[in-house]
Amino acid sequence: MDSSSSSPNNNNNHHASTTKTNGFLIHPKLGFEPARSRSRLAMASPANTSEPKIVTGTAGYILEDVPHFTDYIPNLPTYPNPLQDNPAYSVVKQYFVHVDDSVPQKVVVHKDGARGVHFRRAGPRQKVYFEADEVQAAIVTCGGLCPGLNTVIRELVCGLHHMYGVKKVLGINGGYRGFYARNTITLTPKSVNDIHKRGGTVLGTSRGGHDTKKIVDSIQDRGINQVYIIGGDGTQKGASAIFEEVRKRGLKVSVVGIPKTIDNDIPVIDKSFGFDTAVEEAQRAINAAHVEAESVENGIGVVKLMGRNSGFIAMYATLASRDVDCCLIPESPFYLEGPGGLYEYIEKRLKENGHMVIVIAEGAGQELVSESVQSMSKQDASGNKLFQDVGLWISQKIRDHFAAQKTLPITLKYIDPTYMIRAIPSNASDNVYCTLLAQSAVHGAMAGYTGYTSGLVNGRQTYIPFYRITERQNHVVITDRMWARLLSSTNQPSFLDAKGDNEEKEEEEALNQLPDGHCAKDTSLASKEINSSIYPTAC
Ligand SMILES: Nc1ncnc2c1ncn2[C@@H]1O[C@H](COP(=O)(O)OP(=O)(O)OP(=O)(O)O)[C@@H](O)[C@H]1O
Ligand SMILES: O=P(O)(O)OC[C@H]1O[C@](O)(CO)[C@@H](O)[C@@H]1O
Ligand SMILES: [Mg+2]
Repeated sequence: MDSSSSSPNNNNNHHASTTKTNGFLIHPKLGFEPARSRSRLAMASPANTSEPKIVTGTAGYILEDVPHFTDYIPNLPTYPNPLQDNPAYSVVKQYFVHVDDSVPQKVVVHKDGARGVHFRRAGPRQKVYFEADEVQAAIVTCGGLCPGLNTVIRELVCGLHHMYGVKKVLGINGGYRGFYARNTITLTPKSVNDIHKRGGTVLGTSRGGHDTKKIVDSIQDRGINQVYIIGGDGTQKGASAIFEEVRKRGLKVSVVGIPKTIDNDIPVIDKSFGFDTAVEEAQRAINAAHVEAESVENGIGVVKLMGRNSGFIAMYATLASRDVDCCLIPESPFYLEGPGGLYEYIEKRLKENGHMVIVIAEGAGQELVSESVQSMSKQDASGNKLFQDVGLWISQKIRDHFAAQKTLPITLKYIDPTYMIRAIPSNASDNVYCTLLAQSAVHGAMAGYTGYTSGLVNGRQTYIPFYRITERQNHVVITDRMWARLLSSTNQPSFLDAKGDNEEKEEEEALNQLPDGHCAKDTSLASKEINSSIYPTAC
């Protein structure tokens, strides 16, 4: 046993340069400690509350760091990372992540611009805070399904087992409420061996049922000391609440989030796992709609895709397909009647081309639907607003409009593949992505980090503090170049000049523009937009 260090940053292989370390300053406004003095401060004040850990450096460098056990538990022993004796890894040069490694949120910079926000780089550390026998890990999946859930579960189990010799891994059955209301499932490399070939989650999932105290009681009762929580924006809020309670109770329990959302609405990260698979699967529905539409006179194919508040699947599926004539998303309000409206555009496309395909995200045009259909304003068990079926609604409106007009008889086919695109297994690239996410999550927990979401930022695995993940949702920015690319690919109207409120919207967007053209509301999207290797449709 090596108990020589209680600092997460102690790394005998890679000494941080003194100048650089000294370059760290206490944040002038917030007064957070530099990373190196973290354990000392924690010992002096073990009950300090969980506040953002922000480290500043020269040239406008900011590290938004993640919590560590040593922030609130003094004198913890550390152990050499078993990976150093693992034949597979010991040949890798500089396998352990350098203590000062961080990943910039913004990769496009100006000569004199500030270096900006960074996140801690994920990966194995030389010292770990758990012995293999001591670990009792738990994995839970919450919220809607998403391709790749089983791959993440598999790789967490295998990563813990093969890299760190951890044998005790529990699956929590049926989402958050499973902690206190359901049985657990023992997970071994053997039992999870084939699960990545199946859609869904072998653990089951649910909405609602988050009771922080009961969950943390159950964590304590079961002796769980690493919790891996896979889920979307709601789930990450729940994970953050669990972390705060764990910290309040002074428990040595790593609380780790793994972002999952088919809607791609989680901010900061490049994209969520399963998103590429979903976009690919959506092509099948779009192709079918196109074949149906072009086979008849004035054929219209309507495809509804998922996307509650964010239209990413619809946007990328449209850009990938090139058969789509109109893409409607929640972020871009549209209207039906009059000049520049949808009916006028449909008529024009049918006269030019004889057929057309419309892709609509489930959250698009909800204000129009509620105007004509009595709104139910119901919520699901997690408090998410339940939407009317906009695909059915718009199909009927288009049919009614052209039937009343009598001049252009149309044939419309409506395809709703929404659940089909999220219930399938992940494709090859998502499988690799899930593997890296899971392994990064495990390395962080073993190294004593906690209260973080493991995520890809500009192509690098990072640890992101929960508050950055939960503070807002990621949306398509319609004043961004990606939406312009879509408009130029479909030739659809922008719907921007009809109602007075669009001018207001444009003004608001302009106010949110940072000097370098990134949107203050959505800097992650700006970084996505420039990271064209991740988004194959960028051109
Ligand atoms: N603010 C919150 N605080 C604590 N728990 C929450 C919060 N919001 C949601 N949860 C819990 O997180 C779980 C999942 O939330 P939700 O159903 O919104 O799905 P999600 O994680 O956002 O995934 P997706 O939207 O991709 O399906 C639920 O069990 C819910 O009770
Ligand atoms: O029917 P469920 O399971 O609530 O899921 C539907 C919702 O899940 C999501 O796919 C997010 O996971 C949304 O796009 C959609 O509104
Ligand atoms: Mg959600």
